[in-house]
Amino acid sequence: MDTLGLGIMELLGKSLGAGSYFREFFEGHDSILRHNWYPRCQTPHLTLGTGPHTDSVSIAILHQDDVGGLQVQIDNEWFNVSPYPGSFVVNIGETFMALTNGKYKIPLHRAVVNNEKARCSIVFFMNPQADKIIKPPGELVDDEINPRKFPDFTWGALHEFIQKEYRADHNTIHCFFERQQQQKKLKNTSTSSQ
Ligand SMILES: O=C(O)CCC(=O)C(=O)O
Ligand SMILES: [Fe+2]
Repeated sequence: MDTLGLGIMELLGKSLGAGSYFREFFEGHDSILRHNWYPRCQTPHLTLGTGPHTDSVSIAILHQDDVGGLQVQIDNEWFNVSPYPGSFVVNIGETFMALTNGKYKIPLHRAVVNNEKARCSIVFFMNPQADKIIKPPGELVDDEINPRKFPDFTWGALHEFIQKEYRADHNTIHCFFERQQQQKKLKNTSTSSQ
């Protein structure tokens, strides 16, 4: 997974004219493997296996079995991401969106269940080291057409925010920056009143 993840980073960097920036950024990455198991469900229209969310990680490399259930939202409609033998689905997450200065977008996705067959998926979530500053390469930023879309942050701080305060969706990163601003203001007020 290490070789595959870094290889994908190399390709993503090349796709944006940023050379090996992303691959080098993710050397020594801090990643997680998750196994999802969705049992058969007698009332699949009443529930979801995994509700709508985005992956806040950098990229998620997902392998699903042959049952099907992964869906992605495009223009407010849900579309099946059908299993294709021997393939992976690669999802972009918030951290990578910020690293590309918003060039790569984050897909809202979910998993539905069915009443015939249990399903499983395995996801490799590739994250940078927790304290590494997330900052796009110079090639993707300029003052006039491509100003910075997101301030500097660390994956460690975003991860803590998601775990403790907010489930990942399209608003996560904005809520995270708002919270960081509030915390900065509070800190400044308490130091100036000392
Ligand atoms: O099981 C799936 O196909 C989706 C799983 C997923 O989106 C996740 O674990 O973040
Ligand atoms: Fe996901």
